[in-house]
Amino acid sequence: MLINKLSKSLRAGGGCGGNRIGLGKYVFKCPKCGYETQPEAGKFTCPRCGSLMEAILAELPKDIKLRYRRRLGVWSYSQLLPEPKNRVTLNEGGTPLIRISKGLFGKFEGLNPTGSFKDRGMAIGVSLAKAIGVSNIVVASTGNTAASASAYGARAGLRAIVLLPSGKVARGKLAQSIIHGASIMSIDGYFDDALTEAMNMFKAGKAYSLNSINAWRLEGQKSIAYEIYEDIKVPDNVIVPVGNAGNIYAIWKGFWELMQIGLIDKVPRMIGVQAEGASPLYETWRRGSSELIEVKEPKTVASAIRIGKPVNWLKALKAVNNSGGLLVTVNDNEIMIARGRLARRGIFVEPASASTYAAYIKLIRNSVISNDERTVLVLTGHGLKDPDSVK
Ligand SMILES: Cc1ncc(COP(=O)(O)O)c(C=O)c1O
Ligand SMILES: N[C@@H](CCOP(=O)(O)O)C(=O)O
Repeated sequence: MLINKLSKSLRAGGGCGGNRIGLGKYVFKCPKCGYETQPEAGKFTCPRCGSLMEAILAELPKDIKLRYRRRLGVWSYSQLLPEPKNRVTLNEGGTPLIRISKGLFGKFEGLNPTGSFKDRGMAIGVSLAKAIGVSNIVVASTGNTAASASAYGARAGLRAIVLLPSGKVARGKLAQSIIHGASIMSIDGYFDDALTEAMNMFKAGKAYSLNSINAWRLEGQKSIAYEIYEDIKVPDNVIVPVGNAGNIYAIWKGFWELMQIGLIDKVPRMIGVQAEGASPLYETWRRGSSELIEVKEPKTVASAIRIGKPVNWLKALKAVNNSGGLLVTVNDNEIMIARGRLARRGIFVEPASASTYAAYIKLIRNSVISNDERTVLVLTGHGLKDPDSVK
């Protein structure tokens, strides 16, 4: 049998006292209906309207000094994170902010331990999984979340179950899940179908979900904003590729917290990029729809953002709207040209990450942003993960 040990806490619906596992400084707030409640480690939806809850720090420390330390990884920012007793880390984070051209910087997340930004959140999520005593973790994935869950699961002695859309995962990413010893299930269909299956396992109490429905994982990802702040304070624009839509929200939340603390006086414009063939959030934003406009069969060369039903769509729209930001689409040809241009400046990223540079080129051309402004591209994943996309 695939799953041999069910967690009692998950069977009980994830009800684990927040304080006991280091969540005491948080409240859960629904971004849709405003309902507030005590946070839990393993329950993420609003009991009133079913939306994904936001994890909000009830009180922000006033005298904080942000300083990344390699030895601590993402836990360098523990004052602003959950504080479980035992921390899992692979010394994630601390990625370089590389100057690309006048006013333009790339935050190279490909230099995380498994080659993508997912590691920042996985450190937090897997630590909490340990704290509540589960033995199985589960993710659906286009590849990077699986690679990260597999590595951090191995680090923590947990079994990682990864559900991958059949034939749609880049070779390097698949190799990572295999070598870290994950239980791999191949799902017919798209990432969105795999996520439905993974959520069924989570809801049945068979494994703890570490997809971005997990608010604690997103807490780790907000450290991207803290590190950008450490390097250059507040840029004018941050451009982020959008798939399941958690990361753009997490980065905005990081800056928003710094503003509440009083370290900065504005947040950057959050600019989300989607591929033309996989642009549910862009369409929802463009048409001002109050419901997500799903894409049934998403298509793009950028497999990491080939997602038709982003679960964090509401949170992502909040980030874009509250920052005066926008969404933009780029086509596959523009993505591959942009990737080549980055590579010829010495930076090798996977196609999804290159969509940010393609968007920058388009937005400069259309005078939406200027090179007198400071813009950060979040280069989410390393190019070595997807060697077959190099022709
Ligand atoms: C390399 C890469 N870039 C971007 C994304 C999109 O991030 P999000 O799903 O948080 O929108 C993903 C996967 O989610 C990814 O793996
Ligand atoms: N691109 C992602 C898709 C899953 O996103 P998640 O943030 O919900 O884990 C991946 O790498 O699998």
